[in-house]
Amino acid sequence: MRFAKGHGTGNDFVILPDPDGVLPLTPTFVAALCDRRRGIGADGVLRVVRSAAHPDAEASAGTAEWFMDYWNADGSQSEMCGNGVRVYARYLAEAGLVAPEGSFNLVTRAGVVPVTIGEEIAAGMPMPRVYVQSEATSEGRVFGGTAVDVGNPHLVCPVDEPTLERLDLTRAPGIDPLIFPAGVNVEFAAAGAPPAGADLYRRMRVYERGSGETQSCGSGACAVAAVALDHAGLESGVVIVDVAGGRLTITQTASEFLLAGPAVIVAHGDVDAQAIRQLAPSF
Ligand SMILES: N[C@@H](CCC[C@H](N)C(=O)O)C(=O)O
Repeated sequence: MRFAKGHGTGNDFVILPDPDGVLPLTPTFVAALCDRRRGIGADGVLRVVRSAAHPDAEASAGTAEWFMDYWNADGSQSEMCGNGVRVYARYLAEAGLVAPEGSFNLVTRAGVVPVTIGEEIAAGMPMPRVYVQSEATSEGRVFGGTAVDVGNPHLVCPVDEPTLERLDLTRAPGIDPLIFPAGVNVEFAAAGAPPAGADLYRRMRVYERGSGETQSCGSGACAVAAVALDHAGLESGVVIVDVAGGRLTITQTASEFLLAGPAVIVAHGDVDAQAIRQLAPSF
C-alpha cells in the first residue's frame, strides 16, 4: 500500500492516496498504522479521496474535488484537522493533483475549507464559536477554560508560563462529559509579548482527543487565538501561536479565520498492509 508521510509544525500524518475510495480503512488498522513502534507512526491518518467517492463528502463533490478523510491515532475520526488540511494540500500540490501555487477548496467533515498554497499553506477555517466556560483537571489541579468550536471541539485553558512548562500531559486531562459528550481537545496557553506584526501572542501545549499530546494542533491554535481575541475585546487581529513544533499565524477578519504555517511532505513509500493487518486483524 502506497503512503506518504508529512507534518505541519510537528503534527505528523500518514497520508494514504486512495482517490477512488477503495481502501477498507478501519479504526484498528488506522491505530496500527499510527503505532510509533510497530507501524509507521503518526498523530493521524489523512486518506486522500475524491469527494465523489466518499459518502461523507458526496454532497460537496460539485464544490470541491478532494475530501480530507481524517482519522486520529487511536482510530477515531474527527470533523476537522487544521494542520491536516495544510499537509493534505501540500501533498496534492506535490503529487500534481492541484496547481503548485494558488487557491482551491477542500471538503472536510466540518465543511468546505478554502486553501491557499505558497511557501506556507493557509486554510480558511470555520469561524470559531466561543460558547461556554468549563474546566480541565490535571495532576489534581483544576484549570478554568473556555469551550470553542472550530468545526471540532476545544477547551482553552489560560495558564502562566511556568505552569505551561511543567504540565504533565502524558495523561488525558479530566473534562466535563456533559459539556463534551464526544470528548474534547484541551489546549493550555500562556500569554507573552507579541512579535512584530502580531496583535497577540500565545505559547500553547495541547492534549488532543484521540492522539494524546502532540507537537502542534492547527484547530487548537485557532481556538487559542479565538479566546485570546475575545478576551482582548478584538473582533479582528493577528495572533501568533507557538507550539513545540514551530509557529502558526492566525488572522481573523470580519469574514475569514485564516490558519497559516509550514507544511511539508518528508517521505513516500510502501507499507506492508499484511504486517499491519496482523496488528489489526479486523482490517
Ligand atoms: N491536530 C489536528 C486536530 C486533529 C483532530 C482532533 N484530535 C480531534 O479529535 O478533534 C489539527 O491540527 O487541528
